[in-house]
Amino acid sequence: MRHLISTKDLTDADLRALVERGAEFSRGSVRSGDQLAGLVAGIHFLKTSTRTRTSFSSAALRLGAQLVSFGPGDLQTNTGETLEDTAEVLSRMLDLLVVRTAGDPAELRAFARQDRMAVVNAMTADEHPTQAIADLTTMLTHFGRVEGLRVCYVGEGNNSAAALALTLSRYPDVQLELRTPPGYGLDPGTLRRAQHNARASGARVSETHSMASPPQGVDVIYTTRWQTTGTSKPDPGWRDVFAPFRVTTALWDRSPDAVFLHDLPAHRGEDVTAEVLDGPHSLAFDQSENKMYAAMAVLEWCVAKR
Ligand SMILES: NC(=O)NCCC[C@H](N)C(=O)O
Repeated sequence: MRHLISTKDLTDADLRALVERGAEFSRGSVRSGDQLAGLVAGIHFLKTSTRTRTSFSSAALRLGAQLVSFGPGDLQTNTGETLEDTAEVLSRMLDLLVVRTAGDPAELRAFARQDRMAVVNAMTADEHPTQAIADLTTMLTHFGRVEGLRVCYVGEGNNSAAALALTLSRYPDVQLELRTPPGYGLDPGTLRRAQHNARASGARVSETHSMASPPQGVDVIYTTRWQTTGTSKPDPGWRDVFAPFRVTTALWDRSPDAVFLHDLPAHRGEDVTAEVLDGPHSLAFDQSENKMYAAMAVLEWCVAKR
């Protein structure tokens, strides 16, 4: 049994194995069936979710597990029971727990203090590890490799951006260029860590706060919605700050072969134009389907005998 709380906890071999397994499920080259037969998975979400909650629920069911689902008002944590006590009790009854908390990564670590039930981070404020596994699965299935890809991430340096930077930076010759609005960049510690990873792997990670000279010759253009879960923007002029970071077809002039990725939900006309999201370059909905294949890979990995 092992937890997946942060991509930082994964070895390079673990990360590659999860992405490759996700791609195997995505291609249909491995059958889902009884990999989790006899196990019971819990799904506990304190925040809204369409893709992550459904992908893990469907993945667990497709692999033969039974499912118990808890909404934000269900557990006694609402009446003051500690997260540790809650996790200890659940661990006597469940084999896995997929959790989206209020955002603080310490809450996930509290759930993971017991060692009977595998805990999966379904998004915290700082990182969205299973999103990155789905993103890399999408790149691997489309390009046949992750190594050497040139990726431009445009938008707020949020949890999805952090997980993407922390994982892509571990693949040789990847070039990751982050274009984040001024004041809404990647957490500096996360950027330093991604650049540290990149030095070891031979990747390159850079961040700039301008779209003045658009990216050129990239393989992937990735964006995210402007309103990240659980955050607010104190600056009343924030929309003007974000406007140049909207993904439009103009970006394809300099990268005609690039594919478009989005962690979704999208807001057409805000973070991305309808022309791009619904156009021929877009893999955004394949990417959302890959969340289910990545979830299958993650659930299998969490309970694998070692
Ligand atoms: N794919 C997802 O999990 N989408 C929901 C969250 C998107 C974004 N990273 C957010 O924090 O709002």
